[in-house]
Amino acid sequence: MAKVLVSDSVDQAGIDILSQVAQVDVKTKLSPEELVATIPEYDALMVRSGTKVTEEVIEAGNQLKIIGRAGVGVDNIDVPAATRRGIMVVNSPEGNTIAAAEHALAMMLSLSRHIPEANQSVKEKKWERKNFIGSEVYKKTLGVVGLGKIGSHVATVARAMGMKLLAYDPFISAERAEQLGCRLVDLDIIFTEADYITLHIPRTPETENLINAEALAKMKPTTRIINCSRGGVIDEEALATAVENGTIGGAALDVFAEEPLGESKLREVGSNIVLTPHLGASTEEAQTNVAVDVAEQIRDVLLGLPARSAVNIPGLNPDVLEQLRPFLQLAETLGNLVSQLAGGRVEQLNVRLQGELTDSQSQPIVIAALKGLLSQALRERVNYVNASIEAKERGIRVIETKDASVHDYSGSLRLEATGSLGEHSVTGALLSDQEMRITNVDGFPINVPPNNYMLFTLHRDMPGIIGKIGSLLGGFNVNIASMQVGRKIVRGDAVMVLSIDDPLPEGVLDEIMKVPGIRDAYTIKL
Ligand SMILES: NC(=O)C1=CN([C@@H]2O[C@H](COP(=O)(O)OP(=O)(O)OC[C@H]3O[C@@H](n4cnc5c(N)ncnc54)[C@H](O)[C@@H]3O)[C@@H](O)[C@H]2O)C=CC1
Ligand SMILES: O=C(O)C(=O)COP(=O)(O)O
Repeated sequence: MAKVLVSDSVDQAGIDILSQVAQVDVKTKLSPEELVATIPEYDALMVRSGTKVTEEVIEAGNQLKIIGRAGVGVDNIDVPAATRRGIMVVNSPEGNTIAAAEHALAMMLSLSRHIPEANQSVKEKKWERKNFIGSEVYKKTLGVVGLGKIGSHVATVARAMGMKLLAYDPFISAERAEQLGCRLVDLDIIFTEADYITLHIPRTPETENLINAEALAKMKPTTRIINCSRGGVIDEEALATAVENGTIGGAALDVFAEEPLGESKLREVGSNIVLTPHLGASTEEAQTNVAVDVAEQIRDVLLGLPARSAVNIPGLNPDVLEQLRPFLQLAETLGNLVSQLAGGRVEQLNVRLQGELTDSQSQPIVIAALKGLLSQALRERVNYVNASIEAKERGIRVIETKDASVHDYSGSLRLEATGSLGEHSVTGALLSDQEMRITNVDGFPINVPPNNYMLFTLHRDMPGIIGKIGSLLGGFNVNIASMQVGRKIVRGDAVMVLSIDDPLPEGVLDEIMKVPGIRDAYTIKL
């Protein structure tokens, strides 16, 4: 039975799903050393933001197939390291959108109405109404930095509260911003004009310290900043100073450069600062959503099914996958076949989508072909996650082409491998019942289904040669399931394709090569 380690606290609904297919161990608060020591026996790891899934953890996890992040941000996971090791990383891109957006809105309102300080004061048996005069958000300008899923929901609600909206997001169109009632502007306009600035961006090299002393200096003394996205996008020291000195009106932070927050000047600022311990996603609803979403994906992957939100398999969303699945299988089979025909090191793979297949997304098909191509060398180590990287590291040049003018079957796929031992090509197609056919080998038309064990020969088309091969195999007790010859011209060169029931015994290939007229022979295992 597969084993799943859950190393941060996740909703029971997720554990229940995982338990259908695996032994689930919940071990939270493991030290980095304990995690490294524990991970080797597990097939899957499920985390939230607490566990740091470093390269060391990934290297130690030699059984790991999938890492599930019950949430959005995967910055606590070394995704490139996982990709190199062929480990899928999945998340829940939408499960906590509403929770995080509502937390940002709650932070904005608590800041503008001094709710935390007022609450504290009442609890201290005071009644200080004059000290806590707030300001309304109605008709104020909100600058939304990052107009993705969470930023969009914040914008929608803020608009309903009568706020004027500015937005900055270099990857969003002005039309989309307009739909949300936002004016798309440069960051500097937000810094100078906004009364409230809310951040909904990932932490990337571009967003690191986006709000620094220089940016803070441009803001109005009443501007309030809300950050429920990621720590590190604000220079915390500069922010604390700005709030303390009244350069800006206040700040509400849910996330920090270092979590848990250690020694920090932020704590020392007496008023106009609200701090929460990364609670954006902490609602019952969001926790159920993300746990179920990610547990289902881990379960599916452990059962050999695709995941719907893989972070490190580009272009493979479930709909595309479902539609392309038979072609992915075909691409993998052809990749495996052409690598065996090529024999040596492959330097270039040309993947050509033909006929109706040209309407399909080529990227997943290319990945599948590479997976097949590399499966001889890497066996089960290669998968959809790392096939492209492994190919790149081996210096395999990949060329994608589309040719809509070819009209065989309902679309076909041609792979051409150029390598140290020459050039080979194979073409395959799917019949109407989705059955695979190899339709061309090295330019010779054939029509055979792929088989576990196959023998391909290149020979001169002359009388008697087929019989000789047949009786030679018979002599070695090799049973032929089917045989076909493809040729371009009579008595020219031809290929013979035999499907055989068992692997070819040792030495038979050498005997075949001795048959007069045989130019080449290849045994294939698919
Ligand atoms: N506090 C919490 O508990 C939670 C925090 N988050 C975090 O909130 C952030 C936003 O999440 P979603 O809206 O779901 O992600 P999203 O991917 O839907 O949106 C992020 C947006 O940021 C934009 N962006 C990227 N680089 C940018 C830049 N340099 N300047 C401006 N915009 C930029 C992107 O174009 C995108 O539209 C993420 O960092 C996520 O990890 C998410 C959920 C809970
Ligand atoms: O989903 C995200 O990106 C979050 O930041 C939520 O983090 P959490 O799962 O609550 O530790």
